[in-house]
Amino acid sequence: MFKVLISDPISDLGIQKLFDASDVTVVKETGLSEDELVKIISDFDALLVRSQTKVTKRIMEAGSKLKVIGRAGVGVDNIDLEAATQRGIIVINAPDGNTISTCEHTFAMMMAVSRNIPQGYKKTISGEWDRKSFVGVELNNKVLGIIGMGRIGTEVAERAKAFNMSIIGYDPFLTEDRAEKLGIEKGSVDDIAKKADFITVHTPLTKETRHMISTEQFELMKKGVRIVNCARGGIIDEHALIHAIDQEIVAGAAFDVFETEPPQKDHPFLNHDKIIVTPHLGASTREAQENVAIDVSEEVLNILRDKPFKNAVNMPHVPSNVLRKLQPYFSLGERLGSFLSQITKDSIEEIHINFSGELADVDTAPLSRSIIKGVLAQYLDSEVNVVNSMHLAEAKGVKIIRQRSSSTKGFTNLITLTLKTNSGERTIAGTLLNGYGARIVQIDQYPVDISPEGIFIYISHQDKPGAIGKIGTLLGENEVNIATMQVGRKVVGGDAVMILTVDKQPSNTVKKLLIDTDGIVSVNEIIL
Ligand SMILES: NC(=O)c1ccc[n+]([C@@H]2O[C@H](COP(=O)([O-])OP(=O)(O)OC[C@H]3O[C@@H](n4cnc5c(N)ncnc54)[C@H](O)[C@@H]3O)[C@@H](O)[C@H]2O)c1
Ligand SMILES: O=C(O)[C@H](O)COP(=O)(O)O
Repeated sequence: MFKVLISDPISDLGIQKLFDASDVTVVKETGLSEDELVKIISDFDALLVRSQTKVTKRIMEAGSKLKVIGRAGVGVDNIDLEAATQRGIIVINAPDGNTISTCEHTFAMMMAVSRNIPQGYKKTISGEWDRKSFVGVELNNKVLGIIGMGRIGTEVAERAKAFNMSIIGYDPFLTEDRAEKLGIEKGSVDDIAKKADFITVHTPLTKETRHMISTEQFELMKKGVRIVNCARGGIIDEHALIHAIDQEIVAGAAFDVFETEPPQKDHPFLNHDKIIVTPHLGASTREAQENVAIDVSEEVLNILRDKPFKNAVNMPHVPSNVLRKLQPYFSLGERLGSFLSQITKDSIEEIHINFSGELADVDTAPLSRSIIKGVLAQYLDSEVNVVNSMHLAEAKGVKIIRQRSSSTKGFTNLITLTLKTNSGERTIAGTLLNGYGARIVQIDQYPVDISPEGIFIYISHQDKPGAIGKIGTLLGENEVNIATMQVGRKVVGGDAVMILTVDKQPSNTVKKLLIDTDGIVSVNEIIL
């Protein structure tokens, strides 16, 4: 008999399958502290949560029988995924069930902020009949900027068209082709900042998206813009938003999520007359809660019964003989993917992986997943892992081509990764050198020899006398110490690249100085 613990409020109707299962006992205990969970978790084979229960390493260590953690919702930021993976606990989520609810909440917030509904309600019930203070704006004929064109962002775009809004979307995976099919314009964050009357964000919170809307972006915005965040607190810089309202750039904001939840009583958004708030209600509809609970219950039953399942956000499963051969390559593969994705600026349309040498006769599917995880991680962060990376790439319309070849360019093994975009392609190759470990040996057409670890500055420049000196001096003057430097060029005086390993991240000011240096074409920072 399997025991399942439900530690957050999850729809009873949705989990009926679990109650009905003859091989399962369900225990519902919500609002438990970490200590309380640690005490009881050893009895359970499965744990079902929403976002309130923080599933820590300590809880997992105490859960000696724990086989699966089910998240009835999308975000798994409340679950220590690394600890789960290390302990072989499968973590699954229910990514589709609350899309519509959150999209509709976004609209509710957008309309409420455009028509001052909460403010008007508050005053009316206080006995005042004030028809002057709450003049709003229409959505009709306005420009809506959507940052994050995944499940929710796409549904928001569909509905915005019915309001006669024109839409600019930004997502690293949004191709011209898809934008055209959706009837929207593809733009950058800056384009959105400059043109939009309403801006809504629908990305996960990652190191890339944290504060992606901050002072710099607010300064580009049209006066009177309205901002909506029903995704994750922290994507929009809360302090910068208050400042932008004070400067009369932002006319109103609607937030369902906060950098810290629940927000402190003195949080500047609470009781601000231009900001309306809800307590993380995006997914809180009867339908969404039933959907996510059904999805997660079915998956938990499959896992407990050793049946196939989908939506795992962790847990690589590789036969041990294959694992032994591939183990040394996983980290190299992921780092190659991450490096190349960080220097590839356009939407990725195709991922091409070639294995050669001693890798040509092994089942490299698990290794491909690691490489693709590396490629996607900067966009999807903890949502992508070696179990779901291939599926996520394909779901985003990215074509994956895997090949084997005998040509090793003199190495005993070689992984060559190419990312194709609508504007061209970028290539990286890496190998494991006996006695020296992992090495990047090629970037685009340039042969290099780089250990894939640390902070890099990748500079494309014109091959001119003094170029290297100028960069060295600039970094030195700004206390960025260069640990290693590689240079490559096609022809004398032509295009050239410089790859520096540095001891600390260059500040934005230093990066700007580099970009403004004569002869520099582009500057990318890469962190591995
Ligand atoms: N308020 C709520 O109750 C609630 C409910 C459901 C989901 N959410 C949150 O909403 C967010 C979106 O959910 P979803 O189901 O649409 O996820 P999704 O994975 O389908 O979409 C997220 C999109 O963001 C894109 N993205 C990642 N990094 C980006 C970047 N730097 N710039 C622009 N786009 C980037 C991804 O490519 C992806 O297409 C998640 O954070 C989720 O946790 C909140
Ligand atoms: O990531 C999610 O699915 C949403 O933020 C909903 O979270 P909740 O289940 O705690 O409402």
